[in-house]
Amino acid sequence: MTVIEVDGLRKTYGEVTAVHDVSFTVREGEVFGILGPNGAGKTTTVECLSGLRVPDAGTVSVLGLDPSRERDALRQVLGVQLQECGLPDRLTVGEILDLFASFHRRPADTGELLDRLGLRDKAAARYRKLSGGQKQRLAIALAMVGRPRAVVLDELTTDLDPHARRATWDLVEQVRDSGVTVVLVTHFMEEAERLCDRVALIDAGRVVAVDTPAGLAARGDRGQRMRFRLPDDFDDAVLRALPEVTGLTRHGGRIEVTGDANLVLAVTSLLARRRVIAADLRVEQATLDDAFLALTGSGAATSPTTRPAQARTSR
Ligand SMILES: Nc1ncnc2c1ncn2[C@@H]1O[C@H](COP(=O)(O)OP(=O)(O)OP(=O)(O)O)[C@@H](O)[C@H]1O
Repeated sequence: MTVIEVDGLRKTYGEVTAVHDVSFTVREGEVFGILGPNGAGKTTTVECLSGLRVPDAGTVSVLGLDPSRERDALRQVLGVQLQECGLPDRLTVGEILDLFASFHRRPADTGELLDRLGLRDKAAARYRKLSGGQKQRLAIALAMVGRPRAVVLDELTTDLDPHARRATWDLVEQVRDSGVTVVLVTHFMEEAERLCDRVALIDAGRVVAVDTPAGLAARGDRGQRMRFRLPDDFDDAVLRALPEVTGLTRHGGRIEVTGDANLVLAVTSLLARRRVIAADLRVEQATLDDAFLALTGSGAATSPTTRPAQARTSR
C-alpha cells in the first residue's frame, strides 16, 4: 500500500527554486530515505509532506490527505521531527511530552514512551540539560506520541557522536518494527545503507534516482580497487598487462590498481604464480558514496568515498 505520494512537487522561496520537480512514493512499513547534498531541497520536500509549506505546483498525498489543506487530520496520522524543533529550554522532558500528547486525540502512554526511548531517568530534567543524543531521542518520542502511522525524521543524527548515532539508528529500527512507515532525511551514506529500504537521491531540487541502497551503490560502481605493497624492484608492467586491470598508480612500493569485477582474482593469481607476497592488501568496493558523487556531481558526501569491503554493514 502507498502511504505517501509526491508528484511533480515544486516550491520556490522568492527568487530561489528550492524544489524544481520531485516525485516519489513511499510504501507502507518501509524506511524511505531522502538523500542529497546540502541545499538539495530535502527539508523543503519533507516540510511540504508535513503541511508546513504549501507547494507552488504538484500534488502531495499522505495517507490519503492533502497536507496543505488537511493539517489537523494529518497531525493525527503523521509524526514529524524537523531539524529546528525550538523546544522550550526550561520545560522538563516529561512536561514537553505531556504537552505534545495533549495535541492528540489518542496519545501514546507517555511513561511507556519514556521507557522505550531510554528517557525515563530524564523525565524531570530540563530540556537544556539534555545531551545531543537525548534531545534526538526526545524528538523521536515527540514524533511518536500521537501513535502515528508514518513519521518524518529530518537529519536526526547530525551533530551526534558515533555512539549516539548508532543508538539512534536502533531506535529508528524499533519505530519501523512497530509498523510505522519512516521517511528519513539524511546526508550520511552509512545511515542510508543501514536503515533505508529505498532511497530517493535528490540533487538541486530534482530526483536523480530512486532505488534500494544496494541498487544505488551499483549505479556508482567503478569496479573493484585494490591497494597493497610490493617489493620496490617488482616490475608492475605485468600487472598493467592484465586485461582485468584498467588503472594502476604506484608510489614506491605502494600500488593501487582498479579494474573490473574479476580484478581481485586476476591480480592475486598472478602474484601467487610469481611467488610475490602483497602486503597490507585491501580490497574496496563501490558504495553508496560513489553513487552519490557520480549521480549528484557533488563532492559533499560526508564519509570516505569507498570503504573496505570487510567493513560493510550487512542488513
Ligand atoms: N525559508 C527559506 N527562504 C529562502 N530560501 C530557502 C528557505 N529555505 C530553504 N531555502 C533555500 O532552498 C534551497 C533548498 O533548501 P533545503 O533546506 O530544502 O535543502 P536541504 O537539502 O534540506 O539542505 P541541508 O542538507 O543543508 O539541510 C537552498 O538553496 C536553501 O538556501
